[in-house]
Amino acid sequence: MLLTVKNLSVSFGGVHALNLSHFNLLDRELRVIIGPNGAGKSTFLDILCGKTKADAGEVSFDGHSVLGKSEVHIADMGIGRKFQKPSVFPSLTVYDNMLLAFKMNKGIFASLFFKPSKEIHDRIHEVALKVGLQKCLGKIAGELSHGQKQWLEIAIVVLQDPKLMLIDEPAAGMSDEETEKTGELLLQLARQHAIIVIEHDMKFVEQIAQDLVTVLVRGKLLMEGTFDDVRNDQRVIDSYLGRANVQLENF
Ligand SMILES: Nc1ncnc2c1ncn2[C@@H]1O[C@H](COP(=O)(O)OP(=O)(O)OP(=O)(O)O)[C@@H](O)[C@H]1O
Repeated sequence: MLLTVKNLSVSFGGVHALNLSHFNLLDRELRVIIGPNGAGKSTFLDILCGKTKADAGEVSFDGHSVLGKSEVHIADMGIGRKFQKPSVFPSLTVYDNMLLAFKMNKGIFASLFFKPSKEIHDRIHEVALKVGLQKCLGKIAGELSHGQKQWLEIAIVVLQDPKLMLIDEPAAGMSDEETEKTGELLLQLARQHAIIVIEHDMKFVEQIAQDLVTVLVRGKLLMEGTFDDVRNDQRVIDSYLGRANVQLENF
């Protein structure tokens, strides 16, 4: 097991945001987490990457405890996070954004003496090819389409070569074509990395849910199962799929 979570809880001002009895993830598993707004999905990823401190529980990643560690330490352990909000530098080229990500990974001190080597250049090209941005390396990031910006964000996480990637709503705001490409990209990345994806778009979930889907409701685990198990579960329909916020077009 790559990730094992037990009795993980966190409250904000007395309100339970997360009360997760258990969650297990295999190496190179692609897990989708769904659930209504406020279910605790982002909070869960925030705890896994060290952005939010848990009140109680256990999180073991690759045999090491995660809770109490800093974000930098957790990134070094092999957990990479892509947030929903874009965080690329719009005035830099795609290449320079990726180069900067490389420098940041190496730490501020090392980056002062950092010279791009052929190895780094090759790695940037390799990752750009993977995410479909090989022809855009010289382009200013601010001029990319919304989908391309998201792929650049994913590329920046891939550059860290994390064992586990945490990805928050990658398809939000994308065209149908971009969404489908993103799904293909995630399925391809799952051959080398474990991935946890939070998503509301059920058509996209259907495309990428080759393994288990986890349903959270009000901070708790409602159920885990295949896409079809989840789609046909009356509790999931009542608490989530029947609601207006779920993107069910063409579904
Ligand atoms: N920093 C915070 N301070 C106070 N309350 C918070 C904080 N972060 C999350 N919450 C609360 O915790 C609960 C879980 O929120 P969270 O954002 O994890 O849900 P979510 O499932 O990701 O929802 P969405 O689908 O809308 O993104 C909500 O009630 C939210 O208001």
